[in-house]
Amino acid sequence: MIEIKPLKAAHGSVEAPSSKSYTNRAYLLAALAAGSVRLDRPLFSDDTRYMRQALDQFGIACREESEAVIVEGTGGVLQTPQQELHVGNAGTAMRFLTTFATLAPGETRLTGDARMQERPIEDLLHCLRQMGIRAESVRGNQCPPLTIHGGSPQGGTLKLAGNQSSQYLTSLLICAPYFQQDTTIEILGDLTSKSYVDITLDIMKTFGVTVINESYQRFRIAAGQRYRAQTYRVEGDASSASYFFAAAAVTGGTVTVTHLNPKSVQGDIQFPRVLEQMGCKIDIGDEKITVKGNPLRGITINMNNMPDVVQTLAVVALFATGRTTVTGIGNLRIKETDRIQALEAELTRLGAHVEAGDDFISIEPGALKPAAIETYNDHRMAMSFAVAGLNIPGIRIKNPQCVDKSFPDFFDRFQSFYD
Ligand SMILES: O=C(O)C1=C[C@@H](OP(=O)(O)O)[C@@H](O)[C@H](O)C1
Ligand SMILES: C=C(OP(=O)(O)O)C(=O)O
Repeated sequence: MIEIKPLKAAHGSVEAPSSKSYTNRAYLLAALAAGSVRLDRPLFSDDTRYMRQALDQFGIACREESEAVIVEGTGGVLQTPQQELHVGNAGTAMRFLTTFATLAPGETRLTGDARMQERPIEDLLHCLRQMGIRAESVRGNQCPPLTIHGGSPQGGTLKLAGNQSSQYLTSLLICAPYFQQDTTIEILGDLTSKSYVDITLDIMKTFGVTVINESYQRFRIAAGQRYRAQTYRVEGDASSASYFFAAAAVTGGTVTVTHLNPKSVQGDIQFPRVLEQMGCKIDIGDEKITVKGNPLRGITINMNNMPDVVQTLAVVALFATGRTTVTGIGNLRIKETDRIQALEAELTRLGAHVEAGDDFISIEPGALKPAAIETYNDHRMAMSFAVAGLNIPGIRIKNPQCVDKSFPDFFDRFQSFYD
């Protein structure tokens, strides 16, 4: 447990860590390329470590060189892992590797931690079965552990439910060029978290593969396209940057985050714009963004495209006048924890008046008081509520090490505000 000391105003410049989403995609594209791929500045964290360990089990060699990782791509020829793959609670690793495993000839078993064993994946398995792949939830409960029987996935027309997670679609898109025939993926219902599909299409394009996106309802991928071996630099993580912007917002300070691409397709790069709607001033630089705090007012916003910064915004809402309502966030209930429930519990513990439903949360600030915050092993609970501690004396964060999932040195960088 750590205690966060209040601060008059957060000022300074902080470097964002590299992007979790880009890093875990880059590893897979590199593995499928024919030849050496140099990834400059990949993220080093639990979720990306699980991905690298899995690649090793598929027979893909990786080696570190100062801030880079060299991946020896095998052109789509994979060994079948001898041991079960363990991915902790890394959603990207579990979902992306499930389709990747279809490219290996034998049976691959995938599992994760207790929470991962409660996170659904049936919609993706159902899609793989449409190509004749045997893909099963071992306990028949739609969740990992899984067994995937790989070997020459056919492609063709696949129908995929879009409402639970965009990671299923990304998983299929990444591997589709290596299927036997052209692939068309038809999305049933509304596709959630579309900005993450943009990340997938962006990196696939950089590696030389074209996807035709028909209004996020149908995606067409021609077979026979191949990822090009190259040097690829991973950009900064916009979700991780949100905590520092929020620190400026809630304390009235001025914070610059560097190692960020302001033109990024990451949905969370728009988070400073959300703070601007609440009253902050923002300044967009070359590879940096600055937020200057100002008196904050509550807003109503659909955050379907920015699911990973909902907790950051919910904490900022504690210090705004009026109510903040966030909609379009039903799938937060199947992430590291049920994030709507976790937010409701912890914001209420701090004295806010909270209303929550299937896919929304509404926060009305109250008389705020200190508390020990439960993080439910969710990195984003720890990082978001650390921001609350800048303004409310006596906030303690339980199990702060859970930040290792995406941002292992978060508390060191947060500490720089006190120097
Ligand atoms: O594709 C990705 O890299 C991610 C997609 C999002 O998940 P959903 O599509 O399940 O919302 C996001 O929450 C997650 O942290 C990373
Ligand atoms: C939802 C998240 O992770 P994942 O789904 O990749 O486990 C996250 O990092 O907030």
